[in-house]
Amino acid sequence: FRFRLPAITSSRSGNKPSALIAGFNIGIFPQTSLAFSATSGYNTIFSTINTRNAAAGVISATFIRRFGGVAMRASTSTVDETKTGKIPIVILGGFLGAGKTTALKRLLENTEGIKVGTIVNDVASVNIDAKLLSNPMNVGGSGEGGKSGTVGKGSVSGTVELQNGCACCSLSDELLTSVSDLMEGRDLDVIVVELSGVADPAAVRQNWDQAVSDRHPATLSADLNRIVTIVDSHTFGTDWMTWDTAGKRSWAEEGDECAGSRQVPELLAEQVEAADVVILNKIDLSDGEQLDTAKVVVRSLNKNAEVFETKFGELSPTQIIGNFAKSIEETNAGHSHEHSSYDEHTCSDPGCSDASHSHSHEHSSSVESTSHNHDNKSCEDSGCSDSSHSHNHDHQSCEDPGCSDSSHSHSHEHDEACSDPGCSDSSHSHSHNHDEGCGDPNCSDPSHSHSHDHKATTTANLGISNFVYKKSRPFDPKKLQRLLMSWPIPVMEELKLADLEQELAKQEGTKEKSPFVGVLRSKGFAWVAPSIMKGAYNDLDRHDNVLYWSHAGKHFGLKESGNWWASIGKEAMKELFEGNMEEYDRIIREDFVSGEWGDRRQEIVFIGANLDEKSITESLDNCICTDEQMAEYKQAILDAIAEYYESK
Ligand SMILES: Nc1nc2c(ncn2[C@@H]2O[C@H](COP(=O)(O)OP(=O)(O)OP(=O)(O)O)[C@@H](O)[C@H]2O)c(=O)[nH]1
Repeated sequence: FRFRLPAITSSRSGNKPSALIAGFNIGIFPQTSLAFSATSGYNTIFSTINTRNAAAGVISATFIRRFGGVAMRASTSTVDETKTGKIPIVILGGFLGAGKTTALKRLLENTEGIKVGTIVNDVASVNIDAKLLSNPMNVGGSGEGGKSGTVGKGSVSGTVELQNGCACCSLSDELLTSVSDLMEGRDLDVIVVELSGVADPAAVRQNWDQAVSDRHPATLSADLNRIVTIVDSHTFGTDWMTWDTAGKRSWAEEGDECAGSRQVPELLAEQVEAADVVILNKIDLSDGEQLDTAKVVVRSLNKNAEVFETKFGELSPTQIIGNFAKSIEETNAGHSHEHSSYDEHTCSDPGCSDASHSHSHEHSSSVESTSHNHDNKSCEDSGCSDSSHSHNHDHQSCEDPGCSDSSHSHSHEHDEACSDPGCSDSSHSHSHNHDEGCGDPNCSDPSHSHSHDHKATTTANLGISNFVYKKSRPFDPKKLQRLLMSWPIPVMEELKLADLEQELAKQEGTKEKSPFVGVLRSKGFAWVAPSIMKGAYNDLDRHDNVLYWSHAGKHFGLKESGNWWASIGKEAMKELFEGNMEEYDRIIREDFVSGEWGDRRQEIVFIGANLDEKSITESLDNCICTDEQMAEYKQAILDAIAEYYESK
């Protein structure tokens, strides 16, 4: 690490009087309908949706841009994920070349008769992936067995090619139409949408949720159930440290600003953060350190996702599409419990006595399941002696003195380390002091290994953690800029946790030590005060703008991302949230942090190694506006309101 100028990208629009007026309502200016009509002339509007896998689980809303300004409405965050009888849709995302098509091809070759409809999106004008997948010599081709006749009897049951290369951000209308087309006259078990490598799966989910609340016909018979992100574990560390934008790597068409402007580390982070399942692929190419780094960072970005390790996408269908596909249930109709016949070893009923299938539980390549099974996958049959799966107990260490199962620890030498898996207190160590990896099924601490294949690496000492910085006052732009300019940017070409650990140790106690040195990722919503309060060149429109703070690797971005809800006021919000008042209530309860300024706030998650929460918080607090600055800010708003009315 060296101190270098960070790559700060920021963007802001010019002064927009309509937006300016729309913002003057919270405790300062009593108006309701004015805000609404004024805002409808403004071209950036937003809605909210829960980010289910936000690293810290606390970022409550994501603001998404919508253009047009008139059809302003709130999206639902209450999509019922438990619906049955609908065709499940699985989104398959991941960076360029991570192995999406390879994994999809394997799925299409399934021997279980699972009928997979595929939708393929590529950014290039020639959709290579679609050609690969629909080539009968590659996979089964359309229909039973395909032309080659040697591959899976289920195989591809229809491929729809998305034409719009720039659909990388949202895939909205085209995806919906494609889903409808694909279902037309076909009896599918599952639809898999392979995104382009530069797509953000969370945006696809948000658009789908919007379509659900609009009751789009496609959403009445299909359900977006699962986001699977494939990560190239071999290149993850170098991609995390690259300066590249995605456009530099992809075949993005000229003028495809969407793909071109995405920063690779940020895209990687977003793809992992959005996932229900992360597949660490290409483990044949990764050395132990690369795989460990990818694992630790993935886990720190997304503590809820299932994580599998594999090569060439060698996974069972259930690992990719889940257990919900119709044919899987049908295949197992003879059993009273749900499991895939594809997987030789997936019966999870400890009491099942059906000799026709194996009872070794599904966990071949799962990072979690080899060591600490989530989702009730661990065997709970106390009499079971099958050593191929974990018998982890419920859970700290196993207390059965006779137990010889090495998949869980029997001697946690914790010394003073805290053994509470749910504990988020970063002031003390949570690292499990053992070489065999943590055997706690509930443990979400990525600072130690959960795999038993190899000795724990130095990562055990890194103490990856996260915390949320919250404040209900704006940053002073000049002070914030100074802080960002002093933010140390790693000069390493590849993220290696051992190097990071060394650097942290080296800096410990020195004057140069920056509290930000171990930060791997930070993201959230920022409120920055106007810097010019008076005159023709004022930037008072900042009063309304949400700034999305996103840092990953060497990149830092602070970008306008819609407006604060407070800029339109609660009455207008209620209209937008009609039919979804639960979400309205949540926003008011959680995000409206001050009576005077509404939801304007700082809410930024920091994720990293050996985070010094106190020092980071102090550094950020030093950038917050003082009482005098707040008085000036408030007066400037009041003056602008008065001026507006005088001009009427
Ligand atoms: N060594 C190795 N190569 C792999 C593995 N998985 C995929 N590949 C190769 O990596 C290259 C890219 O794989 P794809 O499946 O096309 O990757 P993709 O994510 O679909 O790529 P884009 O569609 O371009 O984003 C191909 O040459 C694959 O054969 C793996 O686990 N190990």
